[in-house]
Amino acid sequence: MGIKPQDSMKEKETLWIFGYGSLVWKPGFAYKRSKVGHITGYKRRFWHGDEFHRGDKIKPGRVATLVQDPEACTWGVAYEVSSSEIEGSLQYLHTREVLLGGYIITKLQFFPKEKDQEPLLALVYIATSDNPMYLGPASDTDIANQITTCRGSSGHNIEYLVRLAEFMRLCCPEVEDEHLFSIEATVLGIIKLCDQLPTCLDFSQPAPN
Ligand SMILES: N[C@@H](CCC(=O)N[C@@H](CS)C(=O)NCC(=O)O)C(=O)O
Repeated sequence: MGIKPQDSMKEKETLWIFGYGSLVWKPGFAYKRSKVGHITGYKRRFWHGDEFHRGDKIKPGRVATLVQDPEACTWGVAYEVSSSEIEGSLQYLHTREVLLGGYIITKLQFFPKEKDQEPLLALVYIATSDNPMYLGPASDTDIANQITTCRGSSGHNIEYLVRLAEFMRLCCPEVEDEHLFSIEATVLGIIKLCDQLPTCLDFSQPAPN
């Protein structure tokens, strides 16, 4: 009962993992290749609270999750993890996404951007509305105000937002993500206003006549 040559030639099972939030710019695990593309039936919303990475228990940050919407699709990155890295990657993501982030795992069909490439099944981490850290819908202004004032162990909540928006501009320039870009524009407006605050509130100068 020897090993048949084709056994050693058999392509070992790989695993695809789809990211649509911080995973698009900070996967944190080893992968052999990645593809930009989208999943269908879900929209990306900043409706999930984060008390660790981008916020704390007093001021939870707001991060991305997926919300079911049959008309919608969400763009991100799918990463192919080789068989030897699967266990380590899933352990890492279990801590980062599930234990610290409150996400659960599901599997969705991923459609690569390149038209000549076949769809593939990918693991996806989603925070559903029954999750204790779920914050749910809010106006873009309220979400922007919250993001502007939160930071956690991984950094400021603004970084999370802007890096995701940068990814979309760079890799999916043809995609209009109104929710993401509206919140980003509002945050940048708040920052600009704050930058101007010191001058207009500078009491060292005599009051205008
Ligand atoms: N599951 C989404 C969102 C992942 C996400 O943003 N998770 C947060 C946990 S709440 C995280 O890992 N943050 C790390 C960071 O903000 O640097 C994805 O596929 O990208």
